[in-house]
Amino acid sequence: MIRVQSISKTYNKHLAVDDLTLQVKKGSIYGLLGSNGAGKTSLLKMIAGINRPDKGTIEINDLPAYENLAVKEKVVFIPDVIYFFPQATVAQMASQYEEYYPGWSKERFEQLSSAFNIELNRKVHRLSKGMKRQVAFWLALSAMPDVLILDEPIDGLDPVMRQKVKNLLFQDVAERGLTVIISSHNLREIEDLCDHVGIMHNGKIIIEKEIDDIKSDTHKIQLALADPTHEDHILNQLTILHHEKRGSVSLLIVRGSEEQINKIIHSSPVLIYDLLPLTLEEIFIYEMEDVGYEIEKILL
Ligand SMILES: Nc1ncnc2c1ncn2[C@@H]1O[C@H](COP(=O)(O)OP(=O)(O)OP(=O)(O)O)[C@@H](O)[C@H]1O
Repeated sequence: MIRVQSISKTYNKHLAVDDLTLQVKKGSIYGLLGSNGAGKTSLLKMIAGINRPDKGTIEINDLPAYENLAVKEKVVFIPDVIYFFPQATVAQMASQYEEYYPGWSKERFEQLSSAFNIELNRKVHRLSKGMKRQVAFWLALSAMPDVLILDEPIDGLDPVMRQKVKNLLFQDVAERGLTVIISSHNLREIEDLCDHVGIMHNGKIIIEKEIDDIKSDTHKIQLALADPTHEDHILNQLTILHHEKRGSVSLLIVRGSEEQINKIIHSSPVLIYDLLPLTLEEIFIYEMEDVGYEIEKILL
């Protein structure tokens, strides 16, 4: 369990993280999105115990995160710019990890070699950017951490490797209760990976959602009533995030359960009524509009 309580961080009078509170449950995957400079890396470095917040508290498994060896042994952070020891081979980096992480599993490391397929005697600094990321995942997963903190980790991987890494993460989450917090610029990329998503802007989380909830709670509707004069009465009963008119058909984004919405709509005869699924991106666009932000200015 990651528990972040009212933390702030200022660099040279610039407020990078602003009174932010966040919880990530054990065995879940939290996706952190936001524009350049939103404060994602600053937040992740504090959760990883590398930087100390100016105020507020961060606990991992009920222990304070900052410079705490008992926590660090259980947490792996893959930063956006990955550091490996100069001249070290993959095997030598693995030995370093083995020394540092008590949970290191040689068996897991060997088993994952078929997934990553990089020779152990290759010098890591000579590998391509994507291959370095693969090595970082290989080492991280073999360290068997309780918490994995990933700063834009997937972006440099090719599509096949992305899928492999996602599957490996799912496996560890399901089998060992691994907790993952992952930052990205790409809503679509993390849509199928995370069970919670938060969008950061100017040091704050401006909107946070549990994916299963939002998918069952927000719907796209196409509607044309047999008697258009009933429309206002019907629409007034719905919680509408967005409304567009295309000829006689209304396109609506509506919040509420499918059952509730069906009941309201069917109180008047319909000519056209379709309830369509929304992508996570669409949901955020309308939800952020609702709280006064334009997602295009922040994410797309
Ligand atoms: N060590 C530092 N010294 C001074 N300012 C910093 C430092 N680290 C971060 N900042 C500032 O804090 C703000 C947040 O930066 P941060 O790297 O956390 O954003 P980010 O959301 O990760 O951005 P990106 O998506 O571009 O990686 C920025 O204005 C940045 O310039």
